[in-house]
Amino acid sequence: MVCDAESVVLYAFGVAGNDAVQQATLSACRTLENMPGHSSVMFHVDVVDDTDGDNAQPKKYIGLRLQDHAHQLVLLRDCRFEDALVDFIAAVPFAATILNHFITSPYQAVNVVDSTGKILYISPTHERFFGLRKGEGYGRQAGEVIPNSRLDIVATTGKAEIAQLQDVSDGVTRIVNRIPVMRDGEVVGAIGQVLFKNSEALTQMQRSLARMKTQLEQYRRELEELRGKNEPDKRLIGDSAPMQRLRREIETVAKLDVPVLILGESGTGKELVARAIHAGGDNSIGGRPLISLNLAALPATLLESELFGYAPGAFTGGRREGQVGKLEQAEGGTLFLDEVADIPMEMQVKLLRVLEDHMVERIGSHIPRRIAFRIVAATNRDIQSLIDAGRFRLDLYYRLSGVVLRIPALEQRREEIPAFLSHFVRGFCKRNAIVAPAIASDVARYLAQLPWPGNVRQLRQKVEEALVFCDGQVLRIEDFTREEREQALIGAAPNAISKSSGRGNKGTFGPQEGRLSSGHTLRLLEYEAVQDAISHHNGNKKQAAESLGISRSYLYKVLRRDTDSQH
Ligand SMILES: Nc1ncnc2c1ncn2[C@@H]1O[C@H](COP(=O)(O)OP(=O)(O)OP(=O)(O)O)[C@@H](O)[C@H]1O
Repeated sequence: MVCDAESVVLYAFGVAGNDAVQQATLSACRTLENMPGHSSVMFHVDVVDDTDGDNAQPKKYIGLRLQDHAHQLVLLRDCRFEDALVDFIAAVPFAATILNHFITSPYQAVNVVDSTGKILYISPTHERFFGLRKGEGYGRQAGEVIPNSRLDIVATTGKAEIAQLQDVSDGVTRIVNRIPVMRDGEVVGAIGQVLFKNSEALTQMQRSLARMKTQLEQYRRELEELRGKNEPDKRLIGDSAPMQRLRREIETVAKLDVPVLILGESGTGKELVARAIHAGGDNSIGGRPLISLNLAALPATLLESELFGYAPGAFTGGRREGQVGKLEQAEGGTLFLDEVADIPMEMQVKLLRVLEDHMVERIGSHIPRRIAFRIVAATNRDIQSLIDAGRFRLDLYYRLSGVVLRIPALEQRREEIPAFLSHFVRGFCKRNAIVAPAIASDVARYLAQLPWPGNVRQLRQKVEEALVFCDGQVLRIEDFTREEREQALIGAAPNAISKSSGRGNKGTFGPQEGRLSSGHTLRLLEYEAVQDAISHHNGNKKQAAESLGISRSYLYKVLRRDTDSQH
């Protein structure tokens, strides 16, 4: 084939299509004529433009040549900023074959969506798998074409999801990667890769990990229950006006058959509220179960078997005798769904359905059973914004939120801190069979002025830690500041550290006691500035970060750093 100007249509993107470019492209095409094989070829062109004078530098373009029997279409792109791709194409004569392999490999399917989740491309392997004609899926929403697709979510959040298990069709589970595509700091789309290889090993691993997580959760709860048995007061502590109102609400809803959604920051006591609702319900059914399931961090397929259970032989790698799901375990009692906002999108429909008709069918059994249970759910996430972002179904929210109970953050009920202090001191000492120390009169005031981003949980940890190091007679402010003082000592005199070493061994700090290292002081100042800004903006962290001229993620880092250092 003769390659002349008439047979080549040149499209140049971001390239001045002048003569020099045209000539260089044509000569590249002529060279390519001699290459056997593919009808489409990628190549790179270096063009020296004479009109740029003596100092003209060659400009690099990337070219894609597509041809049929009569025409050639050459797409050119200025690729100054795409050096890795140019280098790859320049160095590897069969670069196009490699790219082609990635797209057409029978072992993996590739899908590409734009930032709105609309399909731009589905590889032939995947088209065949779904019985689609070539190009049939293009321009449609990913979820319409690919069951359980989360590519639209990844294209919205910009968060990659690697090595996830996905139900690609009935009973077929595959390993998928979903990767956002960024350009100039913006998410412009997402790529999905589905591995058409045996995913059983990974499924089994995830399954046993999930079982271990569930067991761990169960032991944690049993431990808390055992602790609770020894605690003088098992009820919710706190008598501030918002807590009194919350108690009245709990009493009312406990007797009603309505789903309850508990909202509140982490550590505010949502699980305790769920227990109180359960305990305050109809007592005629003795020993009603309270079954809890944490919905965060479990992929949809595993969550489904946790919730619904499975019949014997339903999975390779599953228990031979099958498994009773949490829904059945909760029969006659309460199912507490913790972190409910984290439930994967594809499980939301299944949960919705079971909340509507209470019919439960174990995976692989096809025999539905009606199960009576009450549902209590909780989250510390901003569920409204998840609904707005299309990540939480509105119909499921309505199903879960017959009544919404809000637990205020500890900072909004600081007056309860003295009650919490003596409650946690009593509980800790009783559990550990030690005599409770007196509490110095200024301790409660000291604790009440500290920030508590981790809420009551953080306060409890702080009190219990201080008890470990107190002298056994009196609990003092110094028992709460041990770590800061040690850090100050490390900063001031590295060789002169004399660590306190537990109950009965206090007062080992030297003359530098109370001095802070400059790094530590700076961190404290930074932390205080962040706290001030947050309270100045009524808890709005976005506005607080803007007013300080820092990013929101840095603001969280400062807050976390403090929480971490307190733990
Ligand atoms: N009002 C309260 N009275 C007594 N203890 C409380 C109260 N609120 C919280 N706690 C204690 O604080 C800790 C955290 O409580 P809980 O686990 O209920 O918080 P949560 O809101 O469910 O947290 P997360 O959102 O992180 O799961 C527990 O040890 C609990 O006993």
